Amino acid sequence: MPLDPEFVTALSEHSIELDDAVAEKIQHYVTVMWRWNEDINLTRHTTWDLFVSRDLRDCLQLAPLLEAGEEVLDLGSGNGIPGIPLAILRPDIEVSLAESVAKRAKVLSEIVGEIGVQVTVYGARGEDLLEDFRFTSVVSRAVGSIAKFCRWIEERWMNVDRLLLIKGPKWLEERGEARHLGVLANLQLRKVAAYPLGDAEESEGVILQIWPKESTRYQE
Ligand SMILES: C[S@@+](CC[C@H](N)C(=O)[O-])C[C@H]1O[C@@H](n2cnc3c(N)ncnc32)[C@H](O)[C@@H]1O
Repeated sequence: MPLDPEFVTALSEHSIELDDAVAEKIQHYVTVMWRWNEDINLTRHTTWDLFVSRDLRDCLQLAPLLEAGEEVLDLGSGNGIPGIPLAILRPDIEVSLAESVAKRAKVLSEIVGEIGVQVTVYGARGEDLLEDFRFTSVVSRAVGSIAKFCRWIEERWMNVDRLLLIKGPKWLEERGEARHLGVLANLQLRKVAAYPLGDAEESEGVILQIWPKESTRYQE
């Protein structure tokens, strides 16, 4: 499928370079996802510029943080961000999606089936899945506050090495709340990526890594 000129323009305006084969797969995902979006609410980012500047940018920041061979769960995948682009950008990792709304989970299965990416979709709450399945990284965007995630994972760290949360500028408030509630007491939190969101307020997007204090895995 040739690349849509508007997608190519958006990539170039946001200084993003992708292999043609990767760009084609991403375009396939987005066009299929937008088609479903006409029937079921999945995204408000319905232009190439919004997709590239908001969604793809986050996925491109997340992708290099993962190690080859990781088993990754995208908790609260919704429209497939970040899990589906991640699976396209990093075919050397195993990606699963958890989506608690059954209708959306079914659509996610249809999307990954149609575009032919190797991704497992669970129609379930992510924190419930973590009782039975193990993942090296749980990644997520726009699902819950830092405190909410800490509580969801509190009793399940034996099945997760780390959380990687994509956050906007409110992350500092969220960290304050999580500290206040004491849910970070046994955890380490590090900002592992920071990047301009390109908006008028010149705000910053970040990726936060959270993992148990007792684990030496991510020490510098
Ligand atoms: C605002 S959307 C975000 C979608 C996508 N991650 C993004 O960044 O565009 C949040 C999605 O997470 C789902 N969700 C919320 N809590 C969840 C949980 N505990 N486990 C799985 N899915 C959850 C919701 O049903 C919804 O589809």
